Amino acid sequence: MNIITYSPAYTIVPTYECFNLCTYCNFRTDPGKSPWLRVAAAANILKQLQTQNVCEILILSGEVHPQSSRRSAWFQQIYDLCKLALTMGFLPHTNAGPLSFEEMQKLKQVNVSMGLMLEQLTPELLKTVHKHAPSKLPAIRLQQLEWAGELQIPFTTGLLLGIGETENNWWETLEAIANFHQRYHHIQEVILQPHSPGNQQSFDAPPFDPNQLPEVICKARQILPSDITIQIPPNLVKDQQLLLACIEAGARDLGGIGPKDEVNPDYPHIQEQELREILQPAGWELVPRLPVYPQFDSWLLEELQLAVKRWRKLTPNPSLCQGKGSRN
Ligand SMILES: O=c1nc2n(C[C@H](O)[C@H](O)[C@H](O)CO)c3cc(O)ccc3cc-2c(=O)[nH]1
Ligand SMILES: C[C@H]1O[C@@H](n2cnc3c(N)ncnc32)[C@H](O)[C@@H]1O
Ligand code: MET
Ligand code: SF4
Repeated sequence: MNIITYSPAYTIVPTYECFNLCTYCNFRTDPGKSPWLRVAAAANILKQLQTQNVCEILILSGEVHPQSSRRSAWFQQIYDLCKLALTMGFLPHTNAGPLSFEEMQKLKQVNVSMGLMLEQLTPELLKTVHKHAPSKLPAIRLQQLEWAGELQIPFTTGLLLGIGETENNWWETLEAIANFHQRYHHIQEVILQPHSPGNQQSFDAPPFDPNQLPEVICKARQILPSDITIQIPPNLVKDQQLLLACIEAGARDLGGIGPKDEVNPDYPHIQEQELREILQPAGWELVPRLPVYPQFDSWLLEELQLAVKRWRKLTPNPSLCQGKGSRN
């Protein structure tokens, strides 16, 4: 049977506050306007998850300005939450926006993988959706890909589709990812994320036309090296036939699935059983995976390798354990 993977995940949000104002965002609040998640409160949440088949803790955060006096407390908070999740038996994956080299180096010690979307590399968007979002400077995002490679951090990146870019911009952004991967071999997956309007955003544009997705996936499959998996979010690709068309086109992973999509709260995740029922008649088996792909296990620090080994024993799946079969 052909395999489609997903990661049983729960999202922890250190803070919704963000100094950027991406106009498509439905996540952020203004700086100082929402309390940070306390480690004790996170411990209570995680305790309840210990019996619920959750492996990945996705740490997804709004950002404090790199030059702000609150930056180090913000960073420490994220580090502490990762450490807590790890200690409680989960595998953390952090996406907290651009980090300094030293911050990345520290988070490598408490994450099995990390991520940052490139969105789109075209500078044109700095005049529109990213006009007040300094973190979305293409050069800053590319630098993160390079540092993740230098530090041997298994990395997730991707494109946000339908925010005012051109088709050529898609191929340019995908080619940039392919180039970094050829240098460092560190990209585990690329998310092709259709812009999906929510009720908080100010960007007044239609959703990305889902019928275009299979074509983008197909071309992405040609541009990206074959050891990078293409991920699509099933809650943003509503139509069942379209989801299958995306898979036929080359998508092989459905990302982190949990009780709430914090980025797109207006689009509830389709739960595992329902996904299984869509996929199985078409010949696809839905299989859970860890937030780190097997070919990267040896890059992890010893403590993390041990945690990963425990999970691989718990979910024995020969095709995934050997690092093959999850992406063909
Ligand atoms: O539920 C979501 N998970 C998101 N994830 C989670 C992701 O699916 C998993 O954490 C990875 O596949 C690792 O297992 C992201 C991870 C990244 O590194 C970068 C961007 C995203 C975006 C989302 C998202 O919009 N919604
Ligand atoms: C965490 C990631 O979520 C994506 N993201 C942010 N806002 C939206 C939206 N309205 N629709 C789809 N994806 C979004 C961005 O690509 C960001 O980097
Ligand atoms: C909702 S976005 C969360 C991650 C980070 N702020 C980014 O945009 O990259
Ligand atoms: S998308 Fe990320 S960087 Fe942009 S405003 Fe939202 S939380 Fe901040």
